[in-house]
Amino acid sequence: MNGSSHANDQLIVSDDPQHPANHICTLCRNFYNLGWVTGTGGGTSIRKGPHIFIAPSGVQKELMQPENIFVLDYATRSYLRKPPVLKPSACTPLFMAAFDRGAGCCIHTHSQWAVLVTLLVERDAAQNGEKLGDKCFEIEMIEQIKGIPQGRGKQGMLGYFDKLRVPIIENTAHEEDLTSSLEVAMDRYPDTYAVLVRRHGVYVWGDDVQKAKTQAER
Ligand SMILES: CSCCC(=O)C(=O)COP(=O)(O)O
Ligand SMILES: [Zn+2]
Repeated sequence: MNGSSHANDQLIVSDDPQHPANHICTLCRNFYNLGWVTGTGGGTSIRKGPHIFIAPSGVQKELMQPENIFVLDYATRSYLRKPPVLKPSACTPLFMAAFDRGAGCCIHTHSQWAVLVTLLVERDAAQNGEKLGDKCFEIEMIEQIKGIPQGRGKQGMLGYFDKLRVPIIENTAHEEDLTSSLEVAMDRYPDTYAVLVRRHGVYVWGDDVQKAKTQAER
């Protein structure tokens, strides 16, 4: 994807691979190779100080270049940098919900594992005659749990015998319409760092990029 030069390019030009504009492109390339952001689905957003860096909508996320990245001023919610032609990710209001709750990075994937989990929970609920309403994916006694923090503002990680609960929300026709149910789930489960979207994927966030990435990989 080629970008043209325009205002506020200094916000996205850096030799530092950890700069959010570079980092989002690298992460999305890696997520593509994991099968997490196939087609044009999924995306990643990073907060750095007063700025939110956001991938464009409807593009092959593995092909993005730093010049394709949008920059939003967190305080005013106005765009400081808008690449021409492109639109910001439809996930933007969902990413903002994570930033409003202290996240430094939010990752949305269409991981087939995440989708499968939501289908299994749906099937189990149907078999048991239970309503789907407030269903979570629950798991315990699995090593990977030890890499998930206890919760925001809490010290330490979950232990092997702890139960990890990941809320599941229902999918909507348009990504941005997920915002209110994502916010309800985030507030009902304040310790969670992820919300599954039934028949769609997952949102995972963390205090910083490294934590969001490793928590998404669990
Ligand atoms: C075929 S992808 C539909 C939208 C979606 O689920 C998604 O994650 C991608 O949104 P974006 O606007 O970032 O392309
Ligand atoms: Zn999606």
